[in-house]
This record gives sequence, C-alpha cells and structure tokens, in this order.
Amino acid sequence: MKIQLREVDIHNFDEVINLPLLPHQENYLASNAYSLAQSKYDIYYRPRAIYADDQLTGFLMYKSMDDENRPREYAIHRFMIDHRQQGKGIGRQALQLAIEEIRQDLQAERITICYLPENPVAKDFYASVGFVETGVDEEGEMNAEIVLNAALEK
Ligand SMILES: CC(=O)SCCNC(=O)CCNC(=O)[C@H](O)C(C)(C)COP(=O)(O)OP(=O)(O)OC[C@H]1O[C@@H](n2cnc3c(N)ncnc32)[C@H](O)[C@@H]1OP(=O)(O)O
Repeated sequence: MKIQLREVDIHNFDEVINLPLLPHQENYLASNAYSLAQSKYDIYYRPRAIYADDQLTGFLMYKSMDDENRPREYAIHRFMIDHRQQGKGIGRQALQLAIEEIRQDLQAERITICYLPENPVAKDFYASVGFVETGVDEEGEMNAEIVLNAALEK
C-alpha cells in the first residue's frame, strides 16, 4: 500500500472534515474541522491529508514551535485514521512520513506528541515509533518526545 501525506486544499478539505471516527474516539482529539480552522489562523500549523493508494484515509497536523520560542521543536497535535481503515498499518507509515518531513528541517532537534492517558492505542504505538514519555501536563495530557539530536538527550 502506498501511503502519502498531501496538502489539504480546496479539492479535499470537505472530505477531510468528514473522515469518520468511532464515537468514543472523537474524545481523543479536536475535530478535523476545528483543526483546519486553527491552521488558517496560526501559520505555524501544517495540516496533512493521509492517502493510502490514492484514497483519503486520515489526517494529521503538526506545527513548529517557533511562536513559543522553541524554534528547534515540532509538535504533532492531531492524528487520526478513518475508523474503517484503522489497524492496517496506515497510521504507522503516515507517522513515519510526518517525522521524515519534520527531519527535512535540519535545525529540528525535538518532536513532541501528546495524548490522553486513557487512549488505549496511543501509548504503546507512539513508544514503538520512538517517543519517550516525559510526563502529564496541566491539561492532563501525556507528553512524549523524540530527540533527533542524540547529544541533547539527558
Ligand atoms: C496526537 C494525537 O492526535 S493523539 C490521538 C490519536 N488519535 C486517535 O486516538 C483517534 C483514533 N485512532 C486512530 O485514528 C488510529 O487508531 C491511530 C491514528 C491512533 C493509529 O492509526 P492506525 O492506522 O490504526 O495504526 P496502525 O494500523 O498503523 O497500527 C499502529 C499500532 O497501533 C496499535 N493499534 C492500532 N489499532 C488498534 C486497536 N484497535 N487496538 C489496539 N491497538 C491498535 C497497534 O499496536 C499497532 O501496532 P502494530 O503495528 O505493532 O500492530
């Protein structure tokens, strides 16, 4: 299966907004409609549509942390796969592609991700990709990170 990240644009934004999750999964992240609106008002956000063999199957969004005075850091804020397509390896490949895309910025030193501790998939999945948990923040979300420059690791 060929997995690609593509820009969200006038041709696919409707479909991205309508990508379905199971009802309980909707609690794990903001809606795609909210995320796309957010990306229009915060230029640091980079929304991406996930395609599997040219079929739209998911959405992710990351941002550089330049605006928070952390210019060498990127944060993956949203990540979802159409529930009918989950568990087929698409998410894992899409996350790898996002990490590769971020690595194109040779200044990048750190990638963070956060998730609700009760999310049954996130913890083990993100750990298997290399994210190391750093603690729960004030909003109750677990934070985890990949340090790209090993010299920075504590
Ligand atoms: C930053 C954030 O947005 S955090 C919120 C993340 N998003 C959500 O929780 C929304 C609902 N979930 C999803 O959209 C998807 O399940 C995602 C994005 C978490 C993963 O995408 P998928 O395409 O399903 O993942 P993929 O098939 O590549 O599997 C990756 C791993 O997740 C785990 N996994 C996937 N689905 C399940 C499931 N239903 N039950 C248990 N584990 C699962 C497996 O451990 C798998 O590892 P493996 O490759 O060793 O088998």
